[in-house]
Amino acid sequence: MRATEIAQRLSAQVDAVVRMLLPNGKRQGQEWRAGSSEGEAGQSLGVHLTGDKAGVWSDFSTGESGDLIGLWMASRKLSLRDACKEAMDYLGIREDKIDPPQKRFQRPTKEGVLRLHSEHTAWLTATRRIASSTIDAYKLASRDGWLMFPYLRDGELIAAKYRKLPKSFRQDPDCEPCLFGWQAIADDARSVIITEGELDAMAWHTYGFPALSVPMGGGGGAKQGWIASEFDRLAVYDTIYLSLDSDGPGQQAEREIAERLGRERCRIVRLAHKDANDCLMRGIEAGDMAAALRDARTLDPSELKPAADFEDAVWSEFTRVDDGMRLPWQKTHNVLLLRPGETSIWAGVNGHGKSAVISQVVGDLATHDVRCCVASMEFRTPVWLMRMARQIAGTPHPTEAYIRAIVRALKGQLWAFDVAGSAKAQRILEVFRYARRRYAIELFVIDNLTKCGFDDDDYSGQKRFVEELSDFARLESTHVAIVAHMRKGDGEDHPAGKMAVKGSGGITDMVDTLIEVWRNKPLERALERLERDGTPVPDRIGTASTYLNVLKQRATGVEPSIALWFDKSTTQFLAAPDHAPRPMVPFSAVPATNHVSA
Ligand SMILES: Nc1ncnc2c1ncn2[C@@H]1O[C@H](COP(=O)(O)OP(=O)(O)OP(=O)(O)O)[C@@H](O)[C@H]1O
Repeated sequence: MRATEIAQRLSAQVDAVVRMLLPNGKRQGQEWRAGSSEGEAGQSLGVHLTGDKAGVWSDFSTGESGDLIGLWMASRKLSLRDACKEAMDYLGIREDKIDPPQKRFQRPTKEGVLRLHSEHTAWLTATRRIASSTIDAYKLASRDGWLMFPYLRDGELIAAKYRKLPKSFRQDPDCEPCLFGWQAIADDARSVIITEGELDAMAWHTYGFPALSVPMGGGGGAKQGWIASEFDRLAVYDTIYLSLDSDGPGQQAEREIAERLGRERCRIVRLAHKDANDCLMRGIEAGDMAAALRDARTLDPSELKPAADFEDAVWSEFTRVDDGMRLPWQKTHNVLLLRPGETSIWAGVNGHGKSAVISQVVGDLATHDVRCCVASMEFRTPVWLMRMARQIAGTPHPTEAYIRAIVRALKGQLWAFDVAGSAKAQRILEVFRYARRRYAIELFVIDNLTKCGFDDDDYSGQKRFVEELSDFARLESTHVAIVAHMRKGDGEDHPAGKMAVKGSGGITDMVDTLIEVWRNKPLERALERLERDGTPVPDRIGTASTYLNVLKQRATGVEPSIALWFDKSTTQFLAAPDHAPRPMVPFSAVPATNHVSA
């Protein structure tokens, strides 16, 4: 949460806060008076207790002033981040969080790191016009003839990039993607500038405005993977100035960073030249750079766009290839897609395999680099993960080593909303929003709708929730798949159809795709009879054991019935009666001695 928001919340209980922070102060009229931010008795420091200015303070003897978070920092001698943490605990504010996957990163060694070589200093100061004090602040060094940019956080060396003059680059492998320049940012800063390169960050610093740099330049997607690591650290800043290059990749990065860190606090900086170092080398004055910060604007709301911006998009609509996530079975690829921005319902009667089908879909996508997040209130997390791992293994008796390798392979691909039983709908949405922004999740699954804190007959609540999920999918350009129950109607021997989805009819109107999962019970009974009568059961039989009946697909209108064959030993659904289950994660993920045969 931003520091200013926390300060505003504190000001609603300013009396209690000042009594705690400045215990020896005294109320005088509309102010709390103390001797200093240390809290002793006296007169020089005053905090407004009422009105619009409640919480605003100033100390006449030192010239310091600010809001209640500033006072918290000053009186407790804390950094902005730590003061915000303490104040949030005090206010009982809990942030929406899912722990980041515990990836193991390498750290650079410090071996061979030397003071900056004179050749490097000369290049930085004479060619790039970077101030010596800036070079010191960012702690640049030399190593084996390379100029070293240390990525430091709280004094620790997290990563490093190197430049051989004039223009060769390398970096230490497998380090955490993080921002460059924390060493130059003051503990009490309330805003930061983010640039597209280390030298641009240092150019801003030379102008008098300390700045950070992204680690991998412009562009979207994996290039901005640092956001996951730095999300919490950046949460407290009121304003984040984005000073990226004015080219295509720079603007793509701007959009992605602003969307994920919060469009409302990100301001886009436009400079006279391509980037800050370019400005410095071409003699742009500090006053002009300050004006560029002053004039920086938030991105227009995503809803507001000039129609002319759509020129390319309109043409590409004419030639568009339908795009979306594909299901595990090739025969579905041209007829059914899970599209970003859309919502699907997977409905069926109890026990007809809804959870099993969606689990295979997620398992397949997650092992093909699609980031998924599952809220399964049907089972505890280890249980649904175990069921999914069995499908991924595609073998009846996977070894422990193989199952462990599968779960490890899901790192960075699959997240669990870890609540069994019932979860509150609003909490699910909050966590989904967070997960979308932080981890760029592409597929969210809710299994199932009735376990989202509604009474059985609260159809309007369920409808509202589905509407909110559809809005979320559309605005965040992600897909939400919802598992829902169906009424049996007159038995379960026939598919129940669109009208049988439990809840208000509005639910199916709202979603883009509706799929009924129907298990062929009559066939199962026929097979049981054959077995009982001693008649040999044919190995492979032509009638499918499960059908995915697409009852609605808004994007194309195509509504196929997809036949699947359930393999009991692996719980995989197969596309044809003569198909064999197959592993989704290769056995090569496991050391050779642990391989099992399929
Ligand atoms: N065609 C099939 N033939 C035999 N067993 C199946 C078939 N489809 C699913 N199953 C099995 O039936 C059981 C129930 O499946 P699942 O839990 O996925 O159903 P569901 O529709 O989600 O049920 P519920 O509505 O109770 O949550 C599982 O053990 C699953 O492996």
